[in-house]
Amino acid sequence: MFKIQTLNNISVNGLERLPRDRFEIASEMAKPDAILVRSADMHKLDIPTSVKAIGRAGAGTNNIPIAAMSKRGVPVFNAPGANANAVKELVLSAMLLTARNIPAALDFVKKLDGDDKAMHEAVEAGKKKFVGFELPSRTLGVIGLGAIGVKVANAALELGMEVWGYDPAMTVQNAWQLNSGVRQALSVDDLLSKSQFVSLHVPLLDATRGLINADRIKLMKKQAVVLNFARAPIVDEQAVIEALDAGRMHAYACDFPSTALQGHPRVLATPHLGASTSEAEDNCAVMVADQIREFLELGTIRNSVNFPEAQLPMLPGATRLCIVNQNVPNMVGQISTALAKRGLNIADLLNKSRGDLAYTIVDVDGGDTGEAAQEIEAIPGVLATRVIAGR
Ligand SMILES: NC(=O)c1ccc[n+]([C@@H]2O[C@H](COP(=O)([O-])OP(=O)(O)OC[C@H]3O[C@@H](n4cnc5c(N)ncnc54)[C@H](O)[C@@H]3O)[C@@H](O)[C@H]2O)c1
Ligand SMILES: O=C(O)CC[C@@H](O)C(=O)O
Repeated sequence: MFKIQTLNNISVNGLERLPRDRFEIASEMAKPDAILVRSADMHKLDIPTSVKAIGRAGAGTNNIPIAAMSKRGVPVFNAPGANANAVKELVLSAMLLTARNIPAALDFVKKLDGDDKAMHEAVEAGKKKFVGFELPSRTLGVIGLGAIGVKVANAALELGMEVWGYDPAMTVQNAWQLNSGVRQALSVDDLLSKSQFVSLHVPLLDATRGLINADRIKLMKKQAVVLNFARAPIVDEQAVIEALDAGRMHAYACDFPSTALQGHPRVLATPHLGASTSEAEDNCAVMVADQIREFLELGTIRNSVNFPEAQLPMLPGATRLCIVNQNVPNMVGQISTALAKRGLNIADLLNKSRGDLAYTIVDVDGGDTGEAAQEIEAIPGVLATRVIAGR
């Protein structure tokens, strides 16, 4: 029986992928084998040594101590693309709402009083304050052309906008999805100088913290709108507030309310709603629950942010050893020697690496692998070892 601890509400459709005869699931438990999480901050959490995997039911993993988990040989999984459509739709709404000054207009309507005649007169006299603009021929710059950025860029083209994108590390898979009408900016600064709307779809990293700052806002077209549905610290809030107050920026739309932004008439802030649709919650939970189940039961690695992909069909009757080690020479040699010394035959083997980590799956014909696994675990550079009994 595997024990799965949930740190946030995870969609029932996802949890159902973990059959209760093989998986115990609870929000509080001792010695969990795996943790399922959404946005809970795990950096200050004492993560038990029993944890063999962490599944993030979402895209961003900045709430998880990935480097520390890598040192422990623990894979962290996420759900790439599973909530991308939900975020795209929220970004499109924010673009339309800010272009038409809807937040301020709604506020104006809420404050109307008097009888119908008085209201009608106030509406007709007041509406000139909310004259907006249309999207066709306006320019959108998308920073980060991953699962979300590509969808936002393609949808904006469909709305008739001119779209520029910037991503120095775009994957081939995402490049295949991007409409060829999206133009390539040469740098963040190049993109900003062309854009009236700027939408951010990068992860929070040292390199992206404060990506939009006072100097960069000056490069943007006058009356620009910044859309931040990625992470709060990617934008320097104070710089944005100053630009809004100076009438340099038209609006700031973001998914991350803060005391500094609170109540600002040109800020549209949603309460971290990007992934909050039933479809996205289901997609993320199902994807990550499947990945955690396959890892615990078979050692398979799919969509990990710190481990290489590793999929090896398990041979009937074989015993499987899964070994995480530092990516240094002679590890596979030492592993096979430990098995050979005990007369254990390797029926199949997969060895993959990513950065400083390597992961090996070895299927051994029958036999008792207990002693060999102990010897492997003691090899310098081995970070974690697991034995999965054959079926
Ligand atoms: N508001 C929400 O609820 C919500 C929901 C989903 C994702 N997000 C955030 O959005 C981010 C992006 O999500 P995604 O699913 O598109 O991720 P993704 O991994 O598919 O795409 C991220 C892209 O950013 C690019 N990138 C990285 N650093 C860059 C830089 N300095 N300049 C330009 N591009 C850079 C990468 O090459 C990648 O293509 C997540 O990391 C998360 O923080 C927020
Ligand atoms: O789980 C959520 O609601 C937010 C998820 C989102 O921030 C993500 O990075 O996928």
